[in-house]
Amino acid sequence: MDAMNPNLLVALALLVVPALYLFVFPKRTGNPNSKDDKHQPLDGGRSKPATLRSILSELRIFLPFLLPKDRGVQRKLIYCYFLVGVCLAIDRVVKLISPMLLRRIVDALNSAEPTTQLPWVEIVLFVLFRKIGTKVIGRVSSSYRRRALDELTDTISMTLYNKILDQSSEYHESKEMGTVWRTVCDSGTSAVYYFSHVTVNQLPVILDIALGIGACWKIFDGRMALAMVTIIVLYVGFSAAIPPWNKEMLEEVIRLNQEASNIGLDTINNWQTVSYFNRTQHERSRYGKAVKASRESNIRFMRPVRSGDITRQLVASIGVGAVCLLGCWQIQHSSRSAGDFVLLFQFWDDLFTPLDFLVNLLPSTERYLAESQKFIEILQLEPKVKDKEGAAEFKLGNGSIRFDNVSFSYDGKRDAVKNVSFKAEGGKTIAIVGETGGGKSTLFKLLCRAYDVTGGSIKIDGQDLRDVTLESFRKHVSIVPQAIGVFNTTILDNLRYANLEATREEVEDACRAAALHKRILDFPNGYEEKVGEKGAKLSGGELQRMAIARALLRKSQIVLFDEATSNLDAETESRIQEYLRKWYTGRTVVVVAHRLATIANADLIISFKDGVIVEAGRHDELLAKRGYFHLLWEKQRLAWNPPKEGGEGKSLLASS
Ligand SMILES: Nc1ncnc2c1ncn2[C@@H]1O[C@H](COP(=O)(O)OP(=O)(O)OP(=O)(O)O)[C@@H](O)[C@H]1O
Repeated sequence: MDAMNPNLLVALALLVVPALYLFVFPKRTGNPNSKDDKHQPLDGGRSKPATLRSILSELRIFLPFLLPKDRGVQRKLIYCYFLVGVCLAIDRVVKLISPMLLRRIVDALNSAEPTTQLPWVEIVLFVLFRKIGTKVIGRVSSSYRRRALDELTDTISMTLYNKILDQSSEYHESKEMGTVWRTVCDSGTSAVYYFSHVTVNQLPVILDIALGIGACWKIFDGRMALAMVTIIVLYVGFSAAIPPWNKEMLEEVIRLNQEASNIGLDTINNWQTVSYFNRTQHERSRYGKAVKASRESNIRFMRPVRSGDITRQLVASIGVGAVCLLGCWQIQHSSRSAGDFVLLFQFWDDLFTPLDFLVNLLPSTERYLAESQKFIEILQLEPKVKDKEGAAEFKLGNGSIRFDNVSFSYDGKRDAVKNVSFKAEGGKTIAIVGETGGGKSTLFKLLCRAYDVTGGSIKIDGQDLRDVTLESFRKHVSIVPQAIGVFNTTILDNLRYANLEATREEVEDACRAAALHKRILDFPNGYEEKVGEKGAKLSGGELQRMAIARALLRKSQIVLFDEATSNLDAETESRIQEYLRKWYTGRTVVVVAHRLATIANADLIISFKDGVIVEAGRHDELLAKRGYFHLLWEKQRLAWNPPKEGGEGKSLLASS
């Protein structure tokens, strides 16, 4: 060892490590599971590694969150960032000084002249710096980091919440919102935590490396610094040569994991259907299979990742060995002390652990970005129906409606509504009738601008719905949908949702008019009774009456009833209809009805079939025409009063 030249050692390190790489750990090309993996990607398994540029461009989306517009939050965050920055700077100094103190302690103990004097000062300073200093600084830094993270996650949650609320019907009708919300919250929060970890714990390592190498250069010499740089370069080079995360496999892991949790959530949400059809076993096995597929894909994905880790650890150990050997050689052949070796080892140890994280930075960031994809997608969402620039406030008149050649398609292929034109004066009642699936509810959705027309225009009081702000228009419209949505709160809160200022008396009056008041009083807690999830404690008819009461409370000029009384018995229905007829006076009411008897008094009846208007007129006019409406009317009449054997109804039913 004595005769060993330091350059020889460096050269040895340079040779041994690549040799090990070439012969002991043959480089993998492509997917390690290529033989039996049916999910092998088309590019041969080797996914394109993310470049720094591509990652930075995706990360840009997080930037606005770092300093949100809210001044108060901004101030708090700047304060936290500043303190975390100060802690990081102090930590760097502590990391630089403590190995030097350790060297002095070792040298004092290892002195050639025997002494009983303990290096108290160095020991106390070392403990203060290395243990107490690092721990205290670590705690302070992490508490301010935590505060900043809490602010950031709050801002992110609010942004996502607003984004989802702002989306139009097309988005909400096509997504499983429960799953979207859960995935978004999880991935958004974990992404913020990950990126803060990178900023606070990983990026400062670059400074640590520079300081460590500089210190070793000063204490040892340029050869030691060169050896360290060489080993770090080799280590980083090796790490870069190890195939990165296989992007396709990673996407599959995420997809299968989401699929499994979607199945679980969907089953639990539809527990009643599962139970009615006695499908518990079927669901258990479906969920079990999905969980297994998710786990297996994760194992497939992690296999090459783990073997890459082992290779890197081996390279790191060889590097530490080479530097230690070089250090020992230099100490033996110079006036340097044993303390210098301890210092060297300490620096090296401090460098290598975080360096390991650092080389993983790009692939692991790529993984987080892939996991945060849903979250990123939502941040980039734009609602399909939104206010156009310079949209005016809607000015309510008497609520006249005009459809001009309106067409609409949900999917861009099939028209749900085609070239519909009609005019209705304000304050009138318009009924829309027709066969199921004919486009009646679609007309409703267009009327309240849940969707924008794909052709033609809808004008209310002479204003094109696309030219006015949604907010100003919708406050004049109430909708009684086919399926009412309720919150899992009290009956009172659900009713007041339509009009937050409504007094208790007004709520009770609306319920009396909707024939619901007595029924509510029958509940143990009356109006304070919780309705259960999706209104589980209320019957279909009670839910419908609640929707009617809500519309009454809202007191809008334009009211849309979509099959509002279809679940009620004839007596209750006629009681409510009687009240509603008076209430309709002066309001523009659009009613979709299957039971034609309920719309006999409408000012205008529009018969709808396959998305087009077949006939329009008053009840008696349409009956006199003996066309489509007459056919529907007769079918219903006969269904209620079946004909005697061989009667006239037979031919009518047959003609349908
Ligand atoms: N969100 C949607 N996405 C795609 N297609 C849709 C959507 N909603 C309705 N449709 C389709 O549009 C057509 C018209 O549906 P719509 O609900 O307007 O009919 P309807 O006359 O109200 O029927 P019903 O009387 O049964 O309620 C149907 O073919 C339906 O499948």
